Amino acid sequence: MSTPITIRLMRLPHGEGLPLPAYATAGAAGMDVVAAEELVLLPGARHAVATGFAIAIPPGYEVQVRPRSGLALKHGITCLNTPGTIDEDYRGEVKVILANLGDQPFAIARGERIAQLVPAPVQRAVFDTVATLDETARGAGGFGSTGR
Ligand SMILES: O=c1ccn([C@H]2C[C@H](O)[C@@H](COP(=O)(O)OP(=O)(O)OP(=O)(O)O)O2)c(=O)[nH]1
Ligand SMILES: [Mg+2]
Repeated sequence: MSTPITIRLMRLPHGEGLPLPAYATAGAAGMDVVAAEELVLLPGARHAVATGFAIAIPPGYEVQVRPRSGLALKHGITCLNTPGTIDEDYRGEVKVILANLGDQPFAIARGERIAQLVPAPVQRAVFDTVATLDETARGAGGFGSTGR
């Protein structure tokens, strides 16, 4: 495991008293993040759930917002845009876009763990526009071209 990066975090007024995102175990890859609001997510509904904090990620990094597998498997609750991207230059409140793909309403309590945050290095790219591309065995085959 590499040395942790430092992410500046500012609590917002409605986030007062909530636990900060934290690793649940010594080897966890994601920091569990809790809801700063209480809500009921109806089947098929989505909501940008408040976390009560904003962050400043160091240059060259992003933070990914990922679902928790237990919520997904047991209740059909996922992050609709997974993995969500928090840009290094974003200073607004971090939100978790939850969707209920299950068939029952799902109640979320303030302080309940709803997703996990995974910092990751960002590789940027530029395009080199060319007239032809090199040939490969795959060619234009995709979307199941190798079989089911
Ligand atoms: O799950 C998420 C995804 C995004 N964001 C915030 C931080 C991110 O930096 C910003 C923009 O996200 P993204 O680029 O995914 O959304 P967009 O639809 O392209 O919006 P924009 O035009 O603001 O970039 O929204 C969150 O708080 N949670
Ligand atoms: Mg964007």
